[in-house]
Amino acid sequence: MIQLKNISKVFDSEEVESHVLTGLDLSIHQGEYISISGPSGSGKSTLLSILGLLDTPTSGDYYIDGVKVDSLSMHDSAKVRNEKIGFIFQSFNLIDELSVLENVMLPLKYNANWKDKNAIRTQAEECLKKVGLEHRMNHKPNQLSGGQQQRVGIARALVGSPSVLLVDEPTGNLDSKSGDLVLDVLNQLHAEGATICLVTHDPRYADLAHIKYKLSDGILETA
Ligand SMILES: Nc1ncnc2c1ncn2[C@@H]1O[C@H](COP(=O)(O)OP(=O)(O)OP(=O)(O)O)[C@@H](O)[C@H]1O
Repeated sequence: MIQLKNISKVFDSEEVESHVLTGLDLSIHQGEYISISGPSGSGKSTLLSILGLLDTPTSGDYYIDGVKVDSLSMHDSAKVRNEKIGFIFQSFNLIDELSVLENVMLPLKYNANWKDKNAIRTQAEECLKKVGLEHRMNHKPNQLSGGQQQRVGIARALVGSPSVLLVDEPTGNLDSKSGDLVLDVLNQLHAEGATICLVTHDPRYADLAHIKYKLSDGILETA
């Protein structure tokens, strides 16, 4: 379970102080599918960076599975990030020199809970099956369509069995048909028990989530 309590974020530069998030509370329970939408500049990426432990809040508390994670050292936050959080980005961020299978195996090579190479391989193969790409495992990412690359990104996010999938505009680089397919995969994963936090501009996709929030001027409201 993910819990943000009274989170604020202020960016302080020499000339201006920007209050981007103000007193934000958010709980994501296991198995929930939530969406966060909002206009450009409303703080969606900032919120996602805090949720993903890529940035720290100026004040407030953040708990993952009951553990306070808002003020961990870089080393500890990297460990929590690797074990508890799966990221799916707009730009797929795959490594072109590695095969599809190797891309999906990669996060487990840095995960202390996974030491056995065969087990890592089997887990990565399972995740590629879940996204319907078992027949493309030995391809390189640039031999796949955009939609297929995004599904590899989803398999890579799933491989460590994270507590939550943080999904940032997953269809931004895709045509609508491939985008719809990617969203179908997310729906399927949710049906199988995944916890999903989707950030999107697209109201059509935001509506697919079961709990919908709107972020406006740093304030989160139920949509
Ligand atoms: N490192 C930073 N320093 C100063 N201000 C920042 C920084 N990062 C973000 N901001 C400001 O915070 C506000 C929210 O930005 P953020 O990127 O979170 O919005 P967003 O909702 O994700 O926008 P978009 O949909 O366009 O990506 C903006 O006004 C932005 O200028």
